[in-house]
Amino acid sequence: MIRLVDVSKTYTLPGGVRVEALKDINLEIPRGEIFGIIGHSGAGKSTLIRLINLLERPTRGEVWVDGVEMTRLSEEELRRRRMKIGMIFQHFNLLWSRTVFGNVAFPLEIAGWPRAKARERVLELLELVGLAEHRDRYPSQLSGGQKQRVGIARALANAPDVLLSDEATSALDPNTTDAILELLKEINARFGLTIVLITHEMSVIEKVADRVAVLDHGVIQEVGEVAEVFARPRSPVTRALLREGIEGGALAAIDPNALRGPVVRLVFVGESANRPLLSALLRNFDLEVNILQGQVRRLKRGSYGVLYTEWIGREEEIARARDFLEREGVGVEVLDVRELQATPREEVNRLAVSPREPELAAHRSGHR
Ligand SMILES: Nc1ncnc2c1ncn2[C@@H]1O[C@H](COP(=O)(O)OP(=O)(O)OP(=O)(O)O)[C@@H](O)[C@H]1O
Repeated sequence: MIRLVDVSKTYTLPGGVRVEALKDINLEIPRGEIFGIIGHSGAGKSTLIRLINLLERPTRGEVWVDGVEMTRLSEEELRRRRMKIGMIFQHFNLLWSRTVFGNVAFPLEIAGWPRAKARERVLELLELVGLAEHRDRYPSQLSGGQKQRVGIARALANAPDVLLSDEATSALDPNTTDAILELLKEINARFGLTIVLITHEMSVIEKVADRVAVLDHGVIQEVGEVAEVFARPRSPVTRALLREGIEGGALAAIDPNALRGPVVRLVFVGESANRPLLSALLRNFDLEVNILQGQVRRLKRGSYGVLYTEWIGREEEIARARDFLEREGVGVEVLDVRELQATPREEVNRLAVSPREPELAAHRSGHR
C-alpha cells in the first residue's frame, strides 16, 4: 500500500548548512494496518510522514502509495491523489471562522461536491465522530478532544484510503487521548483504512499500532510487530523509549542500591505467557531469582507481561539460564544498572539535543 524505497531527505539552511533529516529509508506498510513511527524529538518523524503525501519532497528515493509513484505525478494528479490521503495534526489546524459543519464541509467544497450531497456526507461524518449535536459550534467553543474529532471527520470527508496522524494526541490529556485512539481503531476496523501515525509516546504505539518503526537521527533502527519489538528491543533507542514511557514507573520503583545481582527484564508474549517457565528456571538452574516489579500490558493485538527480576548466581549459570528462556520464546534483557539510575528526562534531552539545534530551531520556527 505504502512503500518508501531508499528515501533520503536533506534540508539546506540559508548559509548552506545541510541537515540530513532522513537517510535511506525503506519501509512497506500494507493496506489496513495501523503503523506507528516513534522517535525522540528531531528524529525525523514529521519529515517522514509528510513525505507520504508529498508535503515534503524527498531529496532521493521513491514514494509509492497504492501502486502510484507520488514524485512522478503532475501537480494536478497530485492534488487529486492527496484527496485520498487524509491527515490530522497535533494542533488540529481547523478553520476558526467556520463552524464544525463548515470545517468538515470544506474539503468537499474543494472537491466540487454538490451541496445536498455534501451536506448529507458531513452529517454522516459528524455522527461517526460523535459531534452531531455540536455542528453549529465554532472551534473555539470545543474541547481539545472535540477539535480533534472535527479534524478526523474532515480528514475522512473524501473517503481516503490512508490517514496520516501527526502527533494527533500529543496536545490532549490521557483520557481524551484514549478516546481519540479508540476512535482511530474503530475507523481502521470499520473502513479498512490504513493509518500511519507518528508519536514520541510508547503508550500510543502500545494502544493502537499493529507494527512500529523506531526512528533515530533519520535512520530506522528497527521495525516489527509491536509485541515483538517490545519483547526483544534491538536498538538502544527503543530500550530508552520503553524506559521513559510505559515501563518507566516500574523501573523507577527499583532501588539500584539494594541490588545484589543484575536486573533482568523478562517479557512473556503469546505462548510463553502460558507456560510455567519461572518454576522451570528455578528448578533447573542454580540461581536465586527475585521478582522486583511486574506488569501485564494490553496491546492492540493481545497482551504482554513484563517482569523485572534480580538474578543472583554465577555468570555462566546466568548465561545458561538466559539461553534457556530465550529458546522458550521469552524476551530476555540484562539491564545495565546505571541505566536504571538515569532519569528519563535527562535521557530524552541527551538524545534529542544535537549541536546545531539552536540554529535549526530558529530556522524551523516558521516551517509548519
Ligand atoms: N523545514 C526544515 N528546514 C530545515 N530543517 C528542518 C526542517 N524540518 C525539519 N528539519 C530538521 O530535520 C530534522 C528532523 O526533523 P523532524 O521535524 O522531521 O523531526 P521530528 O522527529 O518530527 O521532531 P519533533 O518531534 O520535534 O517534531 C531535525 O534536525 C530538524 O531540525
